[in-house]
Amino acid sequence: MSLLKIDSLTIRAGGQVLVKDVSLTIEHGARVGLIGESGSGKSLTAFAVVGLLPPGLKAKGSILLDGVQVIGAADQQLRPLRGSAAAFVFQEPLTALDPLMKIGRQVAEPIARRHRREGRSASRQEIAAEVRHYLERVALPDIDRIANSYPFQVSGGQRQRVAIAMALACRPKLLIADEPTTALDVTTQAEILELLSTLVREEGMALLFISHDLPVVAKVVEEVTVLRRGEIVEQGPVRAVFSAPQHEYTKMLVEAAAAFDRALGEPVR
Ligand SMILES: Nc1ncnc2c1ncn2[C@@H]1O[C@H](COP(=O)(O)OP(=O)(O)OP(=O)(O)O)[C@@H](O)[C@H]1O
Repeated sequence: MSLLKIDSLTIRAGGQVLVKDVSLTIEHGARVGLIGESGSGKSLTAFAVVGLLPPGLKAKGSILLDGVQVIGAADQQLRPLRGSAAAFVFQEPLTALDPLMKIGRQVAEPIARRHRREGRSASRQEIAAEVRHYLERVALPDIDRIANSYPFQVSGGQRQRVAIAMALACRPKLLIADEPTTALDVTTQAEILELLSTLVREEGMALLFISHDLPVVAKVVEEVTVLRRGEIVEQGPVRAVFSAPQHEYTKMLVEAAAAFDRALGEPVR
């Protein structure tokens, strides 16, 4: 059984259709990209996967996440899926982090939640050891200082590493990364991409990587779905889509990325 199977997902706000007839499958351990310009419906599709659409929006179709039908399910039924079946990393790490809580305590929360979910009670020491493990896993330096810091006391790249550590601590089967590098400078962006790519492979998680940035997506995924104005315009293996785009919109994205690469290769005037 696929880890995630979205069939004919349509999302409406009143009479307005925001996402139309989207179908997408993610197998266990697969890395899939969802790309498209701003407002194309990427984030709404991702939120629908865990039943967290903003109030007033209605989803139709079918979303099977780890064998559970998400559409129409009660929140109570979906809560156990959040974190264990799918966990999120967002563009702006401060979204995930509480500004008033030290980082160590924040990472401890999903760990303690997971233990409760699994019906085990973990001691403080066990949890503290796990906090260290996950902070090490995301290659943070000086773990004691970072665990004892508030989010504003560490860099943007380090905050994103903390947010990734919190997602990992849930041990999700699917990691949904929504523009995880967009808010970062280019060097940090490359480091976070490398980290995500390594972690997903090593932990055996599946990845849904959302971005408007084609070259970024190409670095981390195997399959890609291209959305435009809420509809799929192209879908397939990342190499095939990028080397021979079929749809005008995808051709334009590929050409824009190629032009950017060429510009980078030219001397700065
Ligand atoms: N709560 C809401 N009510 C009405 N319309 C909404 C709501 N949330 C999002 N939309 C609209 O739905 C469309 C898709 O939004 P979505 O956030 O999924 O786009 P996106 O592709 O993720 O864009 P971005 O890259 O800018 O995050 C947009 O036109 C957006 O304005």
